[in-house]
Amino acid sequence: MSGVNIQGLSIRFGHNEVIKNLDLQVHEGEFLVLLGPSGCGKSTLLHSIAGLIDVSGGSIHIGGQDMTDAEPSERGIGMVFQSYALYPTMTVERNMSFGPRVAGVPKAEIARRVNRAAEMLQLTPLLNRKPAQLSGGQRQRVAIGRALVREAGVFLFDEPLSNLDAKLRAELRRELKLLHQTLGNTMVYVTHDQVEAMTLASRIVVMKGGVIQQIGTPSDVYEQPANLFVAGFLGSPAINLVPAKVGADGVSLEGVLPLRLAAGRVKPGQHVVLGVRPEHVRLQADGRWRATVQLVEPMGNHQVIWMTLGEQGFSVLVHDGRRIAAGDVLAFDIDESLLSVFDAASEQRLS
Ligand SMILES: Nc1ncnc2c1ncn2[C@@H]1O[C@H](COP(=O)(O)OP(=O)(O)OP(=O)(O)O)[C@@H](O)[C@H]1O
Repeated sequence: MSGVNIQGLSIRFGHNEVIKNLDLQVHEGEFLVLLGPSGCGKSTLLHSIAGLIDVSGGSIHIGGQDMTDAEPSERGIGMVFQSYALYPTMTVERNMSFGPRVAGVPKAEIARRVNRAAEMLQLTPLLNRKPAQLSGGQRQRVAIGRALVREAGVFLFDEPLSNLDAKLRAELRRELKLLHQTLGNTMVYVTHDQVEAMTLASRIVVMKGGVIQQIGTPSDVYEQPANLFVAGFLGSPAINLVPAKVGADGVSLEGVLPLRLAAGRVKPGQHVVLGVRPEHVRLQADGRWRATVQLVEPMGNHQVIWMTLGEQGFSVLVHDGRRIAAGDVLAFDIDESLLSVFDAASEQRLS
């Protein structure tokens, strides 16, 4: 098994610098998820680890060895792509054993690896089928199996579930997590799906414009977002972002949510943005604020209440079945200790 150490990585396509002086340490055995919006450079970063694109600067070490300029086949990695690209004329067994056969691995060893991977991925009864005789989920399992039989130290996944329907996605997501628990290999996984990131990751790397915004456990990035971008990217419904100004005393806030912060957190006159997660808002009769309900979205086991607070939209997650309707005026309160406070100018979190 091995970790990956990336130092000062830069990748350019023409004049477009897609990865900018990036440092990243993937720990041995962790499930690291690269998360970010379309075009932020996640796949480019993953492909550079795989050796599928040349880097413009910096270094990539895998398992302690400098692999910056090594061929993909020399890097000790297995890769699973979004489109599974199986060989249509080969059986599942032949598809899975293709890589080791080409590499000249002895037959008995190939059989051992294929049977082990098939067992883990519930593919044993399907080994003699052709890809056309499989469902989308089964095909993606074969693609994962094909990577597993390489018995690589590091597995790289590029949005492997995004072609599947929602139910299959959730099912395969759990299988991948179990697989990681069983194998304990280093895994690097690209997605723009925050649910996949939150549920699978040991640590999440949030990226924007080729730059890492934050690295942390799922609860770190959700509860302590480093900046406004990370705060807004994670969470559904999204975090409420409410502007406010710090009063002359340095603790009281002026705006639609007047409240007091712990001393020393902000400066008099500073413009800030408050981040309030919808699940941290409490509806209670003696709440300090009032807002009018605009829309109610029932979600089965909870409801999302959309309110207007001054000019500002504001969402609240309610876990009980109380009846709420558009036009109701609700009183609510917020626990200040659960607030995130950002500087409005730099957009960075204020500790
Ligand atoms: N081979 C290439 N030649 C030129 N530009 C490229 C190439 N590959 C990627 N890019 C550009 O690099 C940027 C990052 O692309 P990348 O595919 O890494 O983003 P991503 O975060 O994985 O997005 P997505 O989720 O849409 O796949 C994009 O602006 C893209 O257009």
